[in-house]
Parts: sequence; structure tokens; C-alpha cells
Amino acid sequence: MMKKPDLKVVLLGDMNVGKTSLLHRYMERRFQDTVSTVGGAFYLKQWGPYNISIWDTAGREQFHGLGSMYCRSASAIILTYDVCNIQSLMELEDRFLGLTDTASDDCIFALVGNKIDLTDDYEADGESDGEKPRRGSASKLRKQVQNEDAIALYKRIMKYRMVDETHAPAADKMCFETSAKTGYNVDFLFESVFNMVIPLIVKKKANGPDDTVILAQNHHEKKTKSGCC
Ligand SMILES: Nc1nc2c(ncn2[C@@H]2O[C@H](COP(=O)(O)OP(=O)(O)OP(=O)(O)O)[C@@H](O)[C@H]2O)c(=O)[nH]1
Ligand SMILES: [Mg+2]
Repeated sequence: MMKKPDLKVVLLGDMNVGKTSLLHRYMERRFQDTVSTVGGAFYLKQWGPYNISIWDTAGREQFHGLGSMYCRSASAIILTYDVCNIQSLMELEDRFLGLTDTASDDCIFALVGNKIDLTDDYEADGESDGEKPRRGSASKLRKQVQNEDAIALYKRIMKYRMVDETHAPAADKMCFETSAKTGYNVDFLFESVFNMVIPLIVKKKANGPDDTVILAQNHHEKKTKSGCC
């Protein structure tokens, strides 16, 4: 028996950036070979009393038309790029952002730079678990996208969505760097997103009464003021 999901989270981004790998890592706790996604697929995640559906979409151009359908009434969209591929960040703005028009008005956005394990940056951060980093490792790639690039894009996304920046979560909190391969920051990413969207469901579920409470509070405040002056 499948319960109706309370909210939807959607992963978007170019092919090969690691959307499927991130979702596997989070849900199945491992990194395994993937095949390029056809269409889309979803997982259900129980988070406290809530059911969250997490949608994995295909980055390949031929499936592009499906994107806005997957985003319909989404509560959160995880825009994923590859830190070693600047083009994959540019594609988010050029090709994927427009697909999010169908998302919920209060949709939360996260920007995720995946494959951080491939870069020198990762070694420098001492993520090798006490092991000595291999010095001058030839296998390491140059990091093409810096966190500041992602933060700048995040701010442009908020403009595009016409969200007042003072009401949106801070840009640096919404830009993540991950490795689906090692698991670095993967739980943190999904859990941060879930924790941010839960208040939105709570608000939605209590829609009518919520307004009443706000009115009552305002009223109370006024009363108190007039009482003491
Ligand atoms: N080194 C490294 N490789 C990764 C990482 N994440 C994914 N990969 C590899 O990158 C390739 C693409 O990963 P996928 O998860 O299939 O990418 P995708 O975004 O789902 O691609 P589409 O389904 O075509 O849109 C695979 O060979 C993965 O093994 C990572 O964090 N580090
Ligand atoms: Mg995939």
C-alpha cells in the first residue's frame, strides 16, 4: 500500500552530473554503476511523520520536455552540476531553470556541485580519513566551478523566481558540494532540504487555521500595546 506523498523533491541537471548516483547513495547507502536515466524515477522517503517523494530525472536532451511535468508543484528542486564541468553549471541556468516554472510558488532551491572527490580541493580539505593524501596525484582534476559561482547563480535564480532575498534561505546555505562516490555531504544535503521544506507542509496542512492564528496574534499585540500605553 502506498501512502500519498506529502511533498515532492526533484533532482534536475545535465546528463552525467551524478543525480542518480546521489539518490542511490542517499537511499541505498552505496555507490554503484549507473545507466543514464530514461524518463524519470522516484523514491519514497519517510521523514518523521511525512512522506517525501524524491524524483530523479533524465539529463539527456531528448527527455528535456518531461522536466516541467516532473517539477509540477514541487516543494524543492535540487539543481545538480559537476564541479569539474563549468558547462554543466551553465546548463542549469540556460536549459533547466525554465522547467521550474511549474514548481510550487514557495519552492526551495538547492544548488549541488557533485564529484568533489575528483578535485584537488577535496584532498586539501583532508577528506581522506586520516590517510595521507597522495601527493601530486595525477588523477585529480581541476575544479572548474567554485562555490562563489554557484552562489552567484543561486542569487540569479532567486531573481528569476522573483523571491525577495531577505525571505529566502541564505545563498551559502543552499549551495552544496558533494560526492556521491564517497558519500561526502550527501546526507547533509538531503536532510537540510527536507528540514527546510517541512515547515511548508505544516503551513499548507494548517492553511485556514494558520491565518486565524496570525490575525489573533496581531490583535493580541495591538491590545497589549493599547493596554500599556
Ligand atoms: N568520481 C565520481 N563519479 C561520480 C560521482 N557521481 C557520479 N559519478 C559518475 O558519473 C557518471 C554519471 O552518473 P549518473 O548518476 O548516472 O549521472 P546522472 O546525472 O544521473 O545522468 P543522467 O541520468 O544521464 O541524467 C557515472 O559514471 C557515475 O559513476 C561522484 O560523486 N564522483
Ligand atoms: Mg540518472
